[in-house]
Amino acid sequence: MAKISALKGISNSPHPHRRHSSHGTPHHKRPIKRDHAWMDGSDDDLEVKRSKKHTGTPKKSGHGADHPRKKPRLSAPAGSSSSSTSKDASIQEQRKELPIYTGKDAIVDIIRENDVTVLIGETGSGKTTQVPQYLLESGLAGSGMIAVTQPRKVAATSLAARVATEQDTSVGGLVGYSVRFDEACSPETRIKYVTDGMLVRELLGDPLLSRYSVIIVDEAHERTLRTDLLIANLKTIQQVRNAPADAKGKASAAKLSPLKVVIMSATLEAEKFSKFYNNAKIVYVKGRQHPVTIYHTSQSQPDYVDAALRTFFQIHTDRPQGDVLIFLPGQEDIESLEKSIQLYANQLPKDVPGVLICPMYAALPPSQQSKIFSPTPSGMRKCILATNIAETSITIPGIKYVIDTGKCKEKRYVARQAGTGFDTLLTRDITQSSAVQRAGRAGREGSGYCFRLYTEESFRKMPVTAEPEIRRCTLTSSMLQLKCLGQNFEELEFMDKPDEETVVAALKTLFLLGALDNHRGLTPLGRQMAAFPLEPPFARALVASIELGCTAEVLSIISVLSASSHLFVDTTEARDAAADARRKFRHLSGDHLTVLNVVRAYEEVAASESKAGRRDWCRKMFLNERCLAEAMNIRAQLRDVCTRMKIDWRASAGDNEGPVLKALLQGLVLNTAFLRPDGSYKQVMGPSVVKIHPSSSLADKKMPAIFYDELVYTTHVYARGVSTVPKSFIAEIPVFRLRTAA
Ligand SMILES: Nc1ncnc2c1ncn2[C@@H]1O[C@H](COP(=O)(O)OP(=O)(O)OP(=O)(O)O)[C@@H](O)[C@H]1O
Repeated sequence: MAKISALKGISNSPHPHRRHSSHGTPHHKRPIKRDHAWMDGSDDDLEVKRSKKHTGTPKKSGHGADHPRKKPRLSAPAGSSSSSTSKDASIQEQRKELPIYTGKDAIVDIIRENDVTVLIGETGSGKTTQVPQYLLESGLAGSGMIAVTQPRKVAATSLAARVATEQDTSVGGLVGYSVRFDEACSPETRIKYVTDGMLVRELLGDPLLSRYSVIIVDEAHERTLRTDLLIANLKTIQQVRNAPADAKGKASAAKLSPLKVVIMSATLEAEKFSKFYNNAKIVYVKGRQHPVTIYHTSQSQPDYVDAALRTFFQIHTDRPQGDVLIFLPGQEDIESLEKSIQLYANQLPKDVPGVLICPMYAALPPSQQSKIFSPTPSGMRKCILATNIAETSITIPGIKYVIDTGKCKEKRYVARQAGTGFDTLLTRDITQSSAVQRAGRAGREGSGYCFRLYTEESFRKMPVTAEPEIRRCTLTSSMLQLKCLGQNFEELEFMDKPDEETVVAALKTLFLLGALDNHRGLTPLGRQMAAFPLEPPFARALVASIELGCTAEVLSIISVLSASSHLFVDTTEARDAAADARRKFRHLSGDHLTVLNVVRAYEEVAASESKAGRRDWCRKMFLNERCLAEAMNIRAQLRDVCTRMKIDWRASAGDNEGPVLKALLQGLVLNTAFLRPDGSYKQVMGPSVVKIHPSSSLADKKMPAIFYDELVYTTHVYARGVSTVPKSFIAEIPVFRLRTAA
């Protein structure tokens, strides 16, 4: 049993203001004891137990355990082009050292002989980067493209950068990527890393995916909703494209080549996938390149943020060079830990290396996310604080140590009543698959270590894989996409069937938004909505804005609402100052037009100020610049879609707020509530009694009618992002008239 030595000065007591899982409660910062004394921490040890070597046979390739880092840092940030030195034979040598290399010919042969292949290989064996290149180099893809799907954007972009380097080309040439709101592809592109959602979207324009000869579904164990949609569709596409010549019909007329499908993962229920694809061939790739030693704590660590803090400094003070990757459930914990680490790092003695902290979560703009890939300055140790977006597929150069809190956030559908349920993010324990993937991030360039902040017994008790998203999330958006493909959710063959209740809820929502008629058929409005990469309510609002002549305003508002973090910074330390700043933007009608005021002010500042000036302004105004930057990016993409659809995105209602509120209301019609005599609000389309969230500018107001962006579920059901409208606006909406008539 190994025991990590005491970490001086870091208390073992739970964080003074430990945050509880909040599902959207206002951000709560943890005050840091600034006068915290350095003291002997011998009683504060986090004892970790060396449990087992990671499975697999470490290859004695000279990159083993205690060798100093030998390899050059290779990965280029997403979107950058490879350098000419990449022709460097060392990269080709590294490719040959990967465990998968010895099986190269056999893998190509198996894929050639089978329509569907399920390929299982340990993390780091080389599946994601090598298999597409083998297929391309062998000529198996013919003149078609090879798509490799990823559940997350950052994996798709960074893999494209790596494989482009290996192919000695620029990203967007032979090797490209396509993710929501960003693409680097050209007519030369033959290998395309793509998020599963983008490939589902491609189905809308090309239902047989005719440009592709191979589709590789990577990290299939995650069972995202999009991956499941794809898996179901690939089966039907193969029935057309791979049918015998005389039965091919339409596809044969178009002379489409057969489609090869490869399902890949390190941790997959291989038999289940194989069975779904009529007993598809399963191939196992043995071995990993570098060993990862895994430790578990001897006791559970309820305060996982504090445990992560202590473990990090134990590594930092006691262990040799190598960067650290810490997995946390969400942005809130990341920001809290970032502050704590910074505080203690500032107090380190001079002879201890400095700490460079890099946060990594979905809401960060891509430019900030790609910072994790840049080389660590000499004399420093990089500490990456990440959510599970860094869990699969990516290689972060320099990472030798992983700290796994064992927690993640999971989207889950909270069913209240058909048509009024909503997805909420809950913090929960991870699965064994996730734990294996997280540990795998440590053994990419050399041997590594993974410190699990949970016991070995907890690991054994974890479910092997997560419940598929199709069984736990809202289906509205996917159902709309399927309708555009002429498919019915209810009739499609899925690996796991969705709950009937969730299907009914999605049908009802789409009907109330006007996307479906009362025979469940797609309406022209529904088709128009599906063209926008937006949640259906926001797509509906955007379509409404075209008629109401306020597309410019609605685009600005929904771009902020589609960003992955909140616009306003909540701070307990300077609550009054934050409230004062917010008051400057306040619009009487509530939060939506307040958001618009912020965007307009930000645009003015952006036009005259430098990047630093902009940041400064955001800080003074207690605004989240990351949210605004992401929103501007989203808005630019949406404007492009409008231009392609010949929609005038400049159309503005000027100072007339009525049309803007009416357009938003069309999209958020299910999210409306009327004031009751007792001061509470009752949903118009559902049974819930809701309160206005304290973060809203209408929090202390009593308005006859409101609409809101979402419900959050804490001690009460809170409506967040609230505006008030005259009751007559609601009564004017056709679906509401229909309902009252009924
Ligand atoms: N961006 C990169 N920079 C440096 N090395 C890389 C990069 N991407 C991949 N590699 C090297 O290639 C190896 C194989 O990576 P690859 O993603 O193909 O493995 P994998 O089997 O798909 O693993 P996983 O299941 O974790 O995605 C890594 O372990 C690493 O050594």
